[in-house]
Amino acid sequence: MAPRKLAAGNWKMNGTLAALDQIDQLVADQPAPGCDILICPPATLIQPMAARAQGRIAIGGQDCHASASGAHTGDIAAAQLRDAGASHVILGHSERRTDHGETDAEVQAKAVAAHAAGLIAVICLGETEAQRDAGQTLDVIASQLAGSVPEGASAANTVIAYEPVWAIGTGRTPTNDQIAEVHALIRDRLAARFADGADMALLYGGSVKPGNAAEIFAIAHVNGALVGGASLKAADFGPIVAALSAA
Ligand SMILES: O=C(CO)COP(=O)(O)O
Repeated sequence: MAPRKLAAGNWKMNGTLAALDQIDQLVADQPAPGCDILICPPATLIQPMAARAQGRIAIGGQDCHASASGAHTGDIAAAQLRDAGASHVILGHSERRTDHGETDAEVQAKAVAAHAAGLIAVICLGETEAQRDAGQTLDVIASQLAGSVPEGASAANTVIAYEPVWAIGTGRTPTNDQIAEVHALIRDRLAARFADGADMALLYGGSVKPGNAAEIFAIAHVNGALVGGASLKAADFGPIVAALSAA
């Protein structure tokens, strides 16, 4: 079984109810996409977005707590995301690792909770610019991968997203060779550790736009993208979905 192709959008802390029109537009523009589509809106929009998407687009959260319930003001449990209509959850995004000090161990615990609730975990990895400049990229990615992905991971419940921190929201992207090198490492490590590691979907994220999507999707072991800014408007995300469908 080859990895499933996935075009994923991370809306981050953007969007109110008015933005749901973009979902109607995306569904209308992509009546029969050749890949899976996922949008991860702010938690407030999960339920209404799931209602609008009518199963044509998967909906995900952007984080969950490692505990199933309890006294954790402001946090959200994986089962609550699922209850609201989510099928996926992004975990370990670099903005959470930076803003909230999330460690690999915490990301792994959240992934265990996500799996227990029946969610697909989209686990993010990525080096900083200083780490790349210091020649540490492959070590950093291997270590984050080993520490953040739980033993129970499989192609059915886990997606890995490689997002170089310096490429997020900057308009800068790695060279094709740099993306290929990191994705090959991730694929090797997953295949060595998990029975179906060769089938897990690997996404690239960081300044993916309509203009560079096709080129990125042609790189070996790139099975899709995790898109930030260009996922907010159907007019931008639609062409990225189309490029992945054609890849
Ligand atoms: O962080 C990202 C997706 O999770 C990427 O964001 P941009 O596509 O805006 O660079």
